[in-house]
Amino acid sequence: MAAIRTTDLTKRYGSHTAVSELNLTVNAGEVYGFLGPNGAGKSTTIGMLLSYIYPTEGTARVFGTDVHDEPVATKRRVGVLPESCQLYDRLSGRKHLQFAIDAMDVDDDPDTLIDRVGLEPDAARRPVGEYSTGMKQRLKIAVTLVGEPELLVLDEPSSGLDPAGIQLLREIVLEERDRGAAVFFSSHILEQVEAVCDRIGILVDGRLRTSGDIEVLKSDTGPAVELDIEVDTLPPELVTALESIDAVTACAATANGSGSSTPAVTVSLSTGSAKAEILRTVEEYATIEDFAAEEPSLESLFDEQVAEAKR
Ligand SMILES: Nc1ncnc2c1ncn2[C@@H]1O[C@H](COP(=O)(O)OP(=O)(O)OP(=O)(O)O)[C@@H](O)[C@H]1O
Repeated sequence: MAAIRTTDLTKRYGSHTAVSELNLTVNAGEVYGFLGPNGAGKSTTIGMLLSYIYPTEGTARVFGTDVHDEPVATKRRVGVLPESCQLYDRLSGRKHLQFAIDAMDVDDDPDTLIDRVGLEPDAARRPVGEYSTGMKQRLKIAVTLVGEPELLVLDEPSSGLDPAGIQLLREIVLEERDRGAAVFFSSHILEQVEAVCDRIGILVDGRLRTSGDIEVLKSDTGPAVELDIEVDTLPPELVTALESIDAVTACAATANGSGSSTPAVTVSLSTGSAKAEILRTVEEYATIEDFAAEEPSLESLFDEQVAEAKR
């Protein structure tokens, strides 16, 4: 059974459609990256998944149950890290955790959770009012993990974390996935999404523009590799030889490469494994002065989807 399944989920505010006919599925044991530019409708979607925003049309199901029919029962199965969440300055981190453990009526050990998110035991006993932004975020992550939720909904989870904290978050997300939890990971930071997510969806102006396996989506955006090779000379036979290689999908020669006075040849490949063969072939006809290889990135996929939506 899917951890999350939305069907034609729609939210309108007056004449403005914040989320439009959203159909997405997130399975147990996977990390789903939910991406979109500012104002795309990510928070509104999360609000509908967590039942604090009522959809105008469509349904949001968590583990098969409509979240608006049984909000309390579904919330028990979900750990939520909201973008903004209230902590109490006078309460220690440890007390926050104990409070969450008691509220959920589970027997988690607060010290294990404190250790897991890298908070010092002494710091965990100090009032949260004395915490840095990163320490607060670590505490919020610990609270999210209470009760081993079957679904984690993480909204900008790396907010305020330093590089070590980001690395730790990545490890925790992957551990949770390996434990069998589904993770819904909403973020603007594409590098972090790419590091942990199995599948992604890109939302623009309330519409899901694309959804699927990251590698498959990236390969759909263009050639597997584009090689830009600067050479000392550019005989026509070089281009003919390159075009005869199976993996070459396009080949263009320019007298002056990348703005310099050096001739260059740009070769698009259907597979990265042909790179060495291309370089060897070029060397039969010319001396390579410099070269660069460009592979499709999540950033180029994201930019393309946003640009297409705005056309
Ligand atoms: N309560 C509301 N009333 C009217 N419009 C709203 C309301 N909440 C959100 N919107 C609008 O709906 C759209 C989607 O907003 P939402 O906050 O879901 O986007 P987001 O993808 O989370 O953005 P960000 O990345 O900036 O947090 C925006 O145009 C926003 O102005």
